[in-house]
Amino acid sequence: MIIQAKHLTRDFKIYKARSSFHMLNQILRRKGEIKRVVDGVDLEIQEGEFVGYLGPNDAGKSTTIKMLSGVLQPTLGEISVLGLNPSKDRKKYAQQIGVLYGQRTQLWWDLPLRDSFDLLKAIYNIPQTDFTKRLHRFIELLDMHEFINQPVRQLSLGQRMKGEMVAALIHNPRILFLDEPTIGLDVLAKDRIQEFLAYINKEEKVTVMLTSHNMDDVERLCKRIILIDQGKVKFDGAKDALRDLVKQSKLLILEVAAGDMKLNHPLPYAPIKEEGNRLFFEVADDAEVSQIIAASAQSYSILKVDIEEPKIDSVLKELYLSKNYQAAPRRMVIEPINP
Ligand SMILES: Nc1ncnc2c1ncn2[C@@H]1O[C@H](COP(=O)(O)OP(=O)(O)OP(=O)(O)O)[C@@H](O)[C@H]1O
Repeated sequence: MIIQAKHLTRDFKIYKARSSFHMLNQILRRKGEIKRVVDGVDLEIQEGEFVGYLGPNDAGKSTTIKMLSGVLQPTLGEISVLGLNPSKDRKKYAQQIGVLYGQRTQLWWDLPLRDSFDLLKAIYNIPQTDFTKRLHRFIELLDMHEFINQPVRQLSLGQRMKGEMVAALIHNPRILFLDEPTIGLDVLAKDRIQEFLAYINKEEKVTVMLTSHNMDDVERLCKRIILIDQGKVKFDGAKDALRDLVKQSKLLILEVAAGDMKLNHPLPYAPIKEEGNRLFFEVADDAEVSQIIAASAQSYSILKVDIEEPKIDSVLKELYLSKNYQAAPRRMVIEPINP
């Protein structure tokens, strides 16, 4: 087990006064209310996993990541990451983890991007040959040649995020914590960064824990989802098991021989649409899939069968709105990422 947290809990004092004068008064008199933002979270993450830590706004995701990365101390509970206590063994811990907060920078604003990496080399004490090899590989993978010598303040958001990614990984950490790494990026930059993350997880075996509202990231990268709401874990399991929590239809797509479409055979099941020689059906379960395929095969030569699962964002939308997590398993057997 590479990451373990038991009953992880964090309280904040919040001040709810209507005017700044009253707020100051509350602060001086220490009269804020206690809000439990993370409430008894248990986590067990194995080496090599790529875990999506998801939940609506205000669920407590960033606060959890901050506790796991050693920035915040828990109010209650225990954390062991790589056998270390993040808030106690800070120096040793920092060598082993990488952190990326999409809304903050860890680069030196006025220096050329390359200089930030040189500074990190000195901070982490990275041997020159490892550093050079690693930096070259990252520059290639993220296509950073054009802007590596530009001051960070002049970089576009997409360029800077690539720089942040390298800064988080240059010291070869075993774990990477990501908080909204693709926020505000265009489709190309997002794609490049997702590809890069898949690479470092698969090839370098870096364990990744990601929070993101960008469901593209989740669909593409995460096999396991941990879902929290109001500070509590509501689901922990495979992404496909999360889809099963809501009764949303799948889409069955049958591609049939082009000539057959012209015959316009009556079907016992009505497709929801037809596109060229493709027929689209909404299906509730596997039994219905078999029935429709069998019935269609009577009239058409079926060339190809595709099934589209419900999209994770529509699954999450339904769960966040209904708050109906009762059927959700808390923990499941997790498949290894790279069997
Ligand atoms: N330093 C702090 N002091 C007081 N309250 C805080 C502090 N940090 C976070 N909070 C509160 O904790 C709650 C959870 O915040 P957190 O950033 O963990 O949520 P989140 O799930 O990451 O949300 P989002 O998806 O909107 O980023 C919020 O109500 C926030 O105001």
